[in-house]
Amino acid sequence: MTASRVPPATRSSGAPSRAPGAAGTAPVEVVGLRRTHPARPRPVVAVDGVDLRVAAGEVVALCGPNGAGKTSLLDCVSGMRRPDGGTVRVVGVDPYRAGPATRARVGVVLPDLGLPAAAPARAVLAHHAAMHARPRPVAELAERLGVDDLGRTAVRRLSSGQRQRLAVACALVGRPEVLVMDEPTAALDPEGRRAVLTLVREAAEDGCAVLWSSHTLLDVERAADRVLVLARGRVLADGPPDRVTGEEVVRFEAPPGSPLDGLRAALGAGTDVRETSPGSFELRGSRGAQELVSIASWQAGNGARGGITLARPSLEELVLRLGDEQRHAS
Ligand SMILES: Nc1ncnc2c1ncn2[C@@H]1O[C@H](COP(=O)(O)OP(=O)(O)OP(=O)(O)O)[C@@H](O)[C@H]1O
Repeated sequence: MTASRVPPATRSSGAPSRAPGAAGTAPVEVVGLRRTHPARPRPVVAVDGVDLRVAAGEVVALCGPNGAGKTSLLDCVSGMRRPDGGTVRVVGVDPYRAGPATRARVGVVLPDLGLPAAAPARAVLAHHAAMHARPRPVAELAERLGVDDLGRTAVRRLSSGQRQRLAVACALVGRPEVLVMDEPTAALDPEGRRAVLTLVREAAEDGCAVLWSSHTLLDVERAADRVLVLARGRVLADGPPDRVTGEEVVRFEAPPGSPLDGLRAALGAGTDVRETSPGSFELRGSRGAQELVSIASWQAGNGARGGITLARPSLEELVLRLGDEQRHAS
């Protein structure tokens, strides 16, 4: 994966440093979380036993196909919904029962954004700032998110991307210890996405624990320290963006239908080699030089001239595959 990361973070002025990954209880601790929607004809298990921990200073992205359970999970972590099972602790407190003092320590961006439609944008941001003891300078944040010249415009007159920028500004203005965001960049142009991701990385540098969902996998590869891939309410993969997709794949060409017995014998028992489409072959798992030589001589023996490529599946390929499996399982 070659995506470049967003620029290195700069520490916000005046904020006390919270050491990334400090030992002890993490700002976000989720154990065995279960959330069922009482839908008809039968209830839907949207989150099915998820364990999750986000350390101070860590940016964790949630990915997965539509209906995987990301929003249901984030609703529980943000305190909007009560889980049916398991425990959620955010800054050590059950977020569903948290009082205003705890809620002020958590920045939240949810899909409906919850912004007052008639209020001017600047007033909304100033109101959020006034709820915090040590807010970030409103003008600087508004300028960085490109909402500074929209100050007198009512929220309902903002475009969806402008509203999303404003919602992110409101979530960040109180220097949160935890940031929970459901698809915060979905409506943003490339400049807006970059601004949000840079601010998110800065917040993490300052010790904020970030949990965020996205379908924009390029953003995830750029900004996340860790990715959780969900499907059917379960975590199916968890790791750094460039490792989470699992094993390396060797792809090579040969005439369609070339017999694989000889190659399987050369590669050893249990080797997962197959023809994925006519003339295209795939071998899963990390390979040593000797195995690549075996493939090359098998190709030569079958009159093939194509090369051999080594690749790790992309995050996009993984999410596509899981979406496919999720549809077939339902
Ligand atoms: N209010 C609800 N009532 C009934 N079922 C629901 C409700 N909300 C979500 N679900 C179901 O729960 C499952 C998980 O939905 P959820 O919105 O959490 O997924 P998601 O990963 O956020 O999807 P998307 O990527 O489309 O936003 C889906 O099967 C969905 O149909």
